[in-house]
Parts: sequence; structure tokens; C-alpha cells
Amino acid sequence: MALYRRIPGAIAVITLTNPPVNALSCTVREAIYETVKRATADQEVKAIVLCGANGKFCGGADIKEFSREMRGPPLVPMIDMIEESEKPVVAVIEGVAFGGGLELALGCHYRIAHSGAQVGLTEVTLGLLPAAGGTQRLPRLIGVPAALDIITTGRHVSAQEAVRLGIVDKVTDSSAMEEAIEFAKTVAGEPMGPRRLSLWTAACPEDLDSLLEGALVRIRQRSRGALAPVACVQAVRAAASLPFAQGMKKEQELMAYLFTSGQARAMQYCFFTQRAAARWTTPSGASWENTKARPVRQAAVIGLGTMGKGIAVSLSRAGIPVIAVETEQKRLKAGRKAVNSMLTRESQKRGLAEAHLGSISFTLDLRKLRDTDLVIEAVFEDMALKKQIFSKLSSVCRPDALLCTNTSGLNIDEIASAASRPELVVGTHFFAPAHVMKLLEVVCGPRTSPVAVATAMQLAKRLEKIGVVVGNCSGFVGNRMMRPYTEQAYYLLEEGARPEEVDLVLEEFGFAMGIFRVMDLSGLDVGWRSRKELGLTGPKLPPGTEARSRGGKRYSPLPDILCESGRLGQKTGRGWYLYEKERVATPDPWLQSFLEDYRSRFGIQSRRVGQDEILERCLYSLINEGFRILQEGIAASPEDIDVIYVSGYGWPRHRGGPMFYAWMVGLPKVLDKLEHYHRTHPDIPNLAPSSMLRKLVARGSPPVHQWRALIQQHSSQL
Ligand SMILES: CCC[C@H](O)CC(=O)SCCNC(=O)CCNC(=O)[C@H](O)C(C)(C)COP(=O)([O-])OP(=O)([O-])OC[C@H]1O[C@@H](n2cnc3c(N)ncnc32)[C@H](O)[C@@H]1OP(=O)([O-])[O-]
Repeated sequence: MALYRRIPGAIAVITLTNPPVNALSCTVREAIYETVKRATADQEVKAIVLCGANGKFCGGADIKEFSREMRGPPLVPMIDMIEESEKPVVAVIEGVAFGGGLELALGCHYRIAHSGAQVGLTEVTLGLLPAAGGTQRLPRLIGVPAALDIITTGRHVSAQEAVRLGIVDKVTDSSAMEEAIEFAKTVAGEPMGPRRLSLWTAACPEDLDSLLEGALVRIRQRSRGALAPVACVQAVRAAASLPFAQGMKKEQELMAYLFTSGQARAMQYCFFTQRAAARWTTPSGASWENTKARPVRQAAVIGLGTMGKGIAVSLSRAGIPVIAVETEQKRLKAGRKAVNSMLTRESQKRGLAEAHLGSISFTLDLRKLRDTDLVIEAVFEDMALKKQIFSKLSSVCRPDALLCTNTSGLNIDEIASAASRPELVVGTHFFAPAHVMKLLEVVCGPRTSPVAVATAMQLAKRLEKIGVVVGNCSGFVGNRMMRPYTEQAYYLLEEGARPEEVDLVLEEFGFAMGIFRVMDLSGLDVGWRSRKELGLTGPKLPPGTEARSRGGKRYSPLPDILCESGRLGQKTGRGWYLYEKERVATPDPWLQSFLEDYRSRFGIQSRRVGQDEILERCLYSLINEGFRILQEGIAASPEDIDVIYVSGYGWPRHRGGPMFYAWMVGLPKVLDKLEHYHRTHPDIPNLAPSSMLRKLVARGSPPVHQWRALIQQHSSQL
């Protein structure tokens, strides 16, 4: 709702009151209408101050209402009414003014912000565009180039930048409310015509076309296939070239198109699922609500390789003092140098004062960890080494210290077996670079206690990461699902496709990089090492094993052969592609003839593989593994899987995540296609549809939020 009060000095104060973010729900809109009308009609009122309760101006339209039938007064005429008021309306921006919240403020005649506030037209991150006049008023206020950037990226703009750009009129370190009230008194009685943005013309550069074209190129690079940013560009073009009323018409048309595109639904699903992941539960009844996390006042990181360095920086950035441990002086020195320069860059980039960073001390002595609350071991993926460390930690650390292992797929239970307190051992799977990537898989072994989960999840929050609780299995959720996806890509090459064809299809789907480019970037030896560990190749492979078969199932030795010939990806200048210029992937004629020889050696009839087949085999095999993961209770819900894929694996946000995508495509179609591909390739086990998928289809393909109830009937590993 919106509260109305009159204060001395002939000022009416209207306060938006809708916790937690004062979203513009139907009730709030009704109340704004009513209170603004009351203030404009009241002869005693000379000026109006509009603010939000609890130090937040407004988080925009109520996103929950987007999935329901529209009720109550619309935003556009409401904001027009405010702008048309003869009495000055001053917006007090504290906390946030995002989306419709900023659009509401742009309808006001003046904007006064607190120095800690942030503003932004964030709609594009929800698959929409600012459709309450934002695309038309902001370019008129700050010019087309700056508005184009803010609208197409949805980025958060600090109060300092906002005043520099002219979005707000004044910024104050003290009370923005008091400042606004005093200011309102000074402008009471002045004509408001010049303050109405709808009457302004947008300052437009001469080379408008090249500015807009440049924005479209950046959008294609950043979020290929996403409709909303492209619509934003079209709306800003309208602001630059059309009168306000026609621009508003264009804005509404574009919004109607986006609203029904499916992408908006997917991105709003991502918004809510990302927040829901923090509300973890386990079948034993433990949950975020009933389990208290242990405080983490001091942490330690063991191993200063790529992951350890990033983790140490993340902890320090969150203000947690860290002890970093290495085994040799040389590595310790190199680690210290790298961590310190990463921290300097970070604090410059984020404007963090050194005082806000947690101190980092470096040592070779494990005994220094005596008082730490939490240790994150981040050494190589070597089970024997990890067990040795956990055994040592058991004798060194306090009995209540949480022991975390950063592994991308090793068995947490086996690692925990080496510790004297297996209930306090938890997997923390960070993603590289660990100080940048948002995802943290929190892996529970069968003995992990609720308090260990709660503490790891609380840590994720402090590190500004998205923690998702998953069960223990090889590869956990994310990497386990990657395996069939990657394997399909190899099989497609065997059958006749080229790496660049596969990558193009995946990039057009929306991945920033196709799978072969990704492998070249991260190094082909990563997978090679783990296949050697598993005995799929290398010295552990039993003599006489057929080249293209393991355990009676199809196997592609292609990546092993590349590694054996020294093609490890970008770092060796060649992998699936050739890198003559650093990082620029070009198709390699050598690979093409190598593939031809390979096919003829194994009697494979090369064929033209269609784009649909490439997409369906890669994605549906990944999705199928997702259903198996649900069936086994490794993930608590399809939403958790989707959060993992969107925040850790580059799955395009506008496609919602693999499980949501499967539902959007239609579960019967996914099942049908998997059956078809399994029939044509019976030796590929991942293509056999999972029983969970069959069950959901049999139950009429219920929407994703209803799957959890069905899944809970299965056994859970969490
Ligand atoms: C006609 C067109 C009009 C217009 O152009 C369209 C729009 O305005 S589109 C909108 C444009 N606006 C945006 O894009 C802003 C979206 N919001 C945000 O970016 C962040 O929530 C914000 C920065 C505001 C606060 O961050 P924080 O302090 O870390 O807190 P938090 O993030 O954890 O949220 C707390 C709780 O509030 C919930 N909730 C939040 N916002 C909304 C909402 N608008 N609605 C409903 N609910 C919302 C959120 O789900 C969560 O619920 P729960 O049940 O506790 O999980």
C-alpha cells in the first residue's frame, strides 16, 4: 500500500509500504493513485514527497504478478498522472530504485538520492524492457548513449554515477528524506512544465545508426539469441526518433511481444529459483529454517593453485581472515604474489578499502590452523593426497572446525572417511575462476551433518555466491550432466560432423562457447587425466580392450588420441581448433583429414549430421542425466539443477535451465526424440530415456514446480 501524511510546510508525504522491496503490486498502484489524487486535490498541499518504507524506494513492478491475470490500475497512466501534477513531486531514492521503481521516479519532477542508493532499469534481466515509460524518459533525461547502455545491460548504477549522468538531481550522505522535504518547499509554486521529461527531446548523437549497431553487436556477443536486449535497442531508437506518444506506443508493442515470448518466463523463473536455492532441505527434516550455521571468523585454504588462490581472494573480499597453506617455499612465494596482486585488482575494481578485506597470512605450517573455524582444502584432484590432508587436519584443527574439500567430482564420503569427524566434512565445489564464478555446489556425503550444510550455505552467501546443496556421486550434478553432453559431441564427430558445426549449433542456442571451444580453453588434459584415473585410457586400460568400446558401451577415443599427440587446446596452440593467433580458434584442416582417416580406420560411414540432431543429441542426453539425478535424489529439485546450469555452466538464462527448457520444449517430445536416438544408437547408454522422464510424461507433463512432490517419493541422497 502507500501511506499518506501531511507534514508542516504544506508537504504531503506518500510512503510506499510493501515489504521487502516495496514492489508495485496491484494494491500499491491503487494506493498511489488514491494518495496522489488526494495530495493534488488538497488546497493546503503545495508539494509532494514520494518515498519508500524501510530505506528502500522501490524494487519495480511485482514480478509475481506477471504470471497472473493483470488486475488493478496500470503503471503507465499512473506515472503520467504524477508527471502531469501541477504541484512538484520529489522522489526520495534510498536503497534501490529498479525497473518500474526508477520509472516511477522518472515520472516525478525531481529525484534526490542517498549516497548508498542504486538505480537501474533492470527489466532486461527478466526478459522484458522498461515498459512504464523508462525507454522513453531515460534517453530524454541523460541522452541516448548513456540510456542505451543502462537499458540494454540492466546494470545497477550507483548514486554517484546517477548524479553525474543526471538521473538524480542531488545525492546526500545524510537523510535524503529531510533533504527532499526542504527541497520540495523551495520549488513549491514553480511551474512544472520544464520538469516533465515527456516534453523533452532526447539528445542524440549524429551517428545514431552506428551507436545502435554497436550495441547489437555487443548483445550478440554477450547473450546470443536473447530477445529482450534487442527490443531495448529498438525502443531506444524510438525514443531518439519519435515523439513521446509514438515512442510509448512502440514501447508497449515491444513489451507485448516480449511478454509472450517464453524467454521472459524463463528469466523470471531464473530470478525466483536462484533465490529459492538458499532454502535448502534434506529428507531427514533438516533445513535452512531449523539449522543454525556456525560462525566463521577465521578460515584457511590449503593449496595455492588456480582454485586455492581464487578461494582465498573470495574469502578475503568477504572480510574473512584467511590462512593460506602451501607445501613448499617456492609455491608459497608464488601464491602470495599472485593472491596479493589479485586482491589489489579486486579492491581497485570494486572500490573496496583495504580495511574491508580479510587479512591473508601465508604459511607452510599446518599447525597454524589450530584456531580456524573452517578449512577449504583445494589441492589436486588426487584421492590419496586429499585423504592424507584430511587425516592431518583431524589432529590439528579444533574438533568443531568444518572441513571442506574443493573437488569437482571425487567421492566426499571416501574423503570424509579419513577424518575423525566425518559429519563435519562437506564438499565445496567452486568454479574457476573461483573469485568470479557465482556457483558453489555444496556436496553432502551420507554422513555430513545439517550444521555442516548450513555453515557451507551461509559461507556461500557471505562470498556473494549461489550455493546449491547436492548429493554425493561422481561429478555431483553439474559435471555429471556434462559427461553425456560431451560424449555426444565426440560421437557426432565420429559420425561425420565437424567441431565448428557442433559449436555453431550450441552457440546459436545461446551458449557463449560451443563445447569444443570450451574444451580447448580449459585444456583437453583435464578430461584426459580423469579418464586415465578411471582406467578408460592410459596404462590402467586392460590390454586388448577394443578401441571404441568400454564395458560393452560405446566409447570415443578421439580426445585421448588428440592428447597423446600433444594437442591439449589453446595452451599448445592446437586442440579441436588451431590457434595461430592467441585465442582465435580457426578450423584445422589437419583435424578434418585426421577425422576422415579415423572414420575409414573404424569403418564408419561418414554422413551429413543435421543441426537438429546435433542440438537434440547434445542437450537431451544432458537433460536425460538430469532426470536420472532427480530420480536418485542427488538434486532436491529440477530448480536446483537449473540454477547450477545457469550460474555455473553458461546455460543461456533466457532458456531457463535444462530442466525448464525440457518442459518448454515438451516432455513428450524429449522422450520421443531420446527413444528415437536410442533406437538408432543402442550402444550409447545415456540415450535410453530415464524412468523419471517416462513417469512425468505418463502424469501429463506437469509444470516444473510440481516435480518435487513426485521426486520425493524416490530415495534421496541428500
Ligand atoms: C509495465 C512494466 C513495468 C516495469 O518496467 C517492469 C518491472 O519493473 S520488472 C521488475 C524490475 N525490478 C527488478 O528487476 C528488481 C528485482 N529485484 C532485485 O534485483 C533484488 O530483489 C533487490 C536488489 C531489489 C533486493 O535484493 P536483496 O536485498 O538481495 O533481496 P532479494 O533479491 O533476496 O529479494 C527479497 C525478496 O523480494 C522478492 N522480490 C524482489 N524484487 C521483487 C519484485 N520486483 N517483485 C516481486 N518480488 C520481488 C524476492 O523474490 C525475494 O523474495 P523471497 O520470497 O524472500 O525469496
